[in-house]
Parts: sequence; C-alpha cells; structure tokens
Amino acid sequence: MINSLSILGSTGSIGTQTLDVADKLNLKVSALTASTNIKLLEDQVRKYKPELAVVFDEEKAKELKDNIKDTSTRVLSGMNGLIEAATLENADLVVNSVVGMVGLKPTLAAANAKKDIAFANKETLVTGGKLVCDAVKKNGVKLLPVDSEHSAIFQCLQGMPEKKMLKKLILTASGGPFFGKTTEELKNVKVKEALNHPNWSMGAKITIDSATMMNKGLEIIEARWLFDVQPENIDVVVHRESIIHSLIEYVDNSVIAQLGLPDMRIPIQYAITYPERYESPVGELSLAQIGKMTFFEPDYETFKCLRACKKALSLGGVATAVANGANEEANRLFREGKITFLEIGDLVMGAIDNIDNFEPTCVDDVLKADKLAREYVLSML
Ligand SMILES: NC(=O)C1=CN([C@@H]2O[C@H](COP(=O)(O)OP(=O)(O)OC[C@H]3O[C@@H](n4cnc5c(N)ncnc54)[C@H](OP(=O)(O)O)[C@@H]3O)[C@@H](O)[C@H]2O)C=CC1
Ligand SMILES: CC(=O)[C@@H](O)[C@H](O)COP(=O)(O)O
Ligand SMILES: [Mn+2]
Repeated sequence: MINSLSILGSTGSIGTQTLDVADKLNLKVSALTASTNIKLLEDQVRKYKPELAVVFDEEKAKELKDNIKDTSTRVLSGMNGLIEAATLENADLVVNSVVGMVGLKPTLAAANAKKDIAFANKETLVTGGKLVCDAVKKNGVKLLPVDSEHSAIFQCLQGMPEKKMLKKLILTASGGPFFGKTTEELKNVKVKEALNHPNWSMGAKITIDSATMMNKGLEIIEARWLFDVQPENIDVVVHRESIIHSLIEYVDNSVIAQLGLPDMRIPIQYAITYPERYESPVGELSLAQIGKMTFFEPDYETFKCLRACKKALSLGGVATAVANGANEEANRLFREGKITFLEIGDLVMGAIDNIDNFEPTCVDDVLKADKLAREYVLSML
C-alpha cells in the first residue's frame, strides 16, 4: 500500500472525500492544492501538515502564506505550483481532482515524473487524451480511474483474459434532474433546478454537466482514452437510480456490472489501494431495499451536449478540446445567469462546427484549441 498522497483540488468535492478516505487508511498527505478557497485549505494544512500547499490564485496564495507562517508548509501559486505538487518526490500517488482542463499540464508532469495518478479530472483526458496516454505509456505509470463509471468498468475488467474478448463498454447515466423533459420545457430552467442532481452530491460544474448530459459526453471520450476502446464500442444507457455504475459486454454477450450505493468514496478508495481492497466507510447495498432499477435510451435530440461530444469524438483532432473549452465557458456563463440552459448545447455544437479542426501534436496545440473555443463562446454573447 502506498504511504503518501499529493491531492490536486483538495478543497473540492472529490478532494475532501479523498481526505476522508486517506484518514481511514492512515495515509500521509504531502501536498494540497486549491484555486481560491484559502480558508478550507488552511484548515487542511493545519490538520495534515503537508510539505506543500498550492493556491492557483497568486494573491490568495500570498494571503495563505501569511496566514500559515507559523507552520513549516511551503506555499506556491499558479501552474508552476500545481506542477510542483504533481511531481513532489515524497508523494507515492497523485490524486488529480481539480476541475477543468487546467489539470492537463500537471497530469503530464506527474506521468513524466513517474508518478501513478488517481484520476478524477475528466476534462484533461477529453482535451489531451492522446498526449496523456502516450506519457503514461512511455513512463510505465498507472492512470487509475476515479470517475464512478470508469472505476466500475476498470473493476469489471479485472481478470479479463484478453482484450479481444471485450465487445463493448456500457456507461450508465442518471439522466440528471431534467430526464424526460422536452426542449420546450427546458427553455426557462433555472440554475437552482439544474444544480439539483437526483443521486449525487458534487461540485457545481459537474452537476450542471450532468443536467445538460455533457458529463456523459465527456465520459464517453474519457472512456475512449482510459480503456483504448473505439467510440462505436461505447454505449450509454440511462439508469435513473445510479446503483449500477457501468457495465462491460464480452463477445459472448455476457455482461458484467459493478454496483454500489452512489458514494464516491468507493471508487476513490479503490484507485488509492488498487489492486487491494479494504473496508470502506460506505454502507452496504441492499438490492431488496432498492426494489427496482429502471433503464432507458438517452435522448440525443434534446440533450445537444451529449450529441456534440459524440460528434467531436468522431471528428477527432482538437474537436474534443474545442467541445470541452466551449462547455467550460458556457457552463460558467449559465451558472452566472448570463446565458440560458439550452444555449450551453448550442454553443458547444457551434464551437465544433465553426472552429477549424487539426491534429494536436503538443500541449500548446490543445491550449490553442481551448482558447479558440472560449473566444468563440464569448463572441456569441
Ligand atoms: N464530485 C464528484 O462526485 C465527481 C467529480 N468528478 C470530476 O472530478 C473533478 C473535480 O470535481 P469536483 O470535486 O466535483 O469539483 P469541485 O468544484 O468541488 O472542486 C474542484 C477543485 O479544483 C480546484 N480548482 C478549481 N479551479 C481551479 C483552477 N483553475 N486551478 C486549480 N485548481 C482549481 C478547486 O479549488 P477551490 O475550492 O479553491 O475552488 C477545488 O479544489 C472534475 O473534473 C469532475 O468532473 C468525476 C466524478 C465524480
Ligand atoms: C459520480 C460521478 O461519477 C458523476 O460523473 C455522475 O456519474 C454524474 O451523474 P450523471 O450520470 O447524471 O452524469
Ligand atoms: Mn461519472
């Protein structure tokens, strides 16, 4: 078992649950990072005494440095700080739980520093999937899925004799708060309604992504890279209860699923302790208590973001980075009350259709595509 973690995004939903798991497993924490939440980061520093704390925002980093000058924790800021946290010599495992493609450079840095990575930050694989997979392969490190669907698939795949026996991956989707709604009914939905996920308590950005079903689109792309499976072999089924976290189908049509209560501490812990398993703080699943589980086809017409991600994946090149960049921007604008819910899908699809595609060969290519996508969205306001 590993001894020490570096947690990128420790103040978020996945980050705080990772600390909960680390407590139960008696793990040390070498580095903690936040974007702006220095109040919570200070509490975490005082509790875990990491060697390094990083605040992405430079001014807030100065404030934290002053507030914790009585401790021996170093404070850094910006991308350099994140990269330092991702490559710290004393950390055995890097947990990447930042939100957004800002996690791409630190992920590459961690792989190049020969660190195994417990990976929640899907936007990084959606934008730089090939670059990350190449770096992971070249350095012989593990990219361990934390996202519940991908952890489920990873768990189902344990013991698969040969890759050629796998027919397809089946991702489950809850359908979010707007399952079954028509486009007309979605015209005037409010941020508060979109933030009301039926089964999971998560950060704001991913919760909105679940409501638009962009999250499932991002997860199809994430699965394509994590498991090296072609897009036509990745299906989505809506499963309202979020008890089956995903499935795989073998060539003989036998289907294997992973089930559990919707609590991220199971996939987080499995990524940390893989391939071993330990008791977890999550309750037992009682199928009798659940009673029934329901399944539906996804509505690709109404949920344009899901359709856009499939399109981007089939186009290849930087199209997925464009879809992601447009969505990061549109998602934020919706939460700020500056655009409507349906405009998110229009903007993501519009960015894919209007920005020239090309094959990325380096991080700067991906960053350029991301910038173009964000500029496109802002130009449409
Ligand atoms: N929450 C969940 O259950 C699940 C999440 N995921 C994925 O995990 C990732 C994290 O999600 P979640 O924990 O919900 O998100 P949160 O918004 O709750 O947390 C995000 C974390 O990243 C930090 N952060 C935000 N922006 C930046 C930035 N520009 N630079 C550096 N750090 C930044 C935040 O700091 P601060 O607190 O200071 O803002 C916080 O620590 C996402 O990619 C999401 O899709 C996947 C499956 C499930
Ligand atoms: C917990 C988790 O992994 C989320 O990605 C979750 O799957 C979101 O639910 P949706 O299926 O509604 O997108
Ligand atoms: Mn998920």
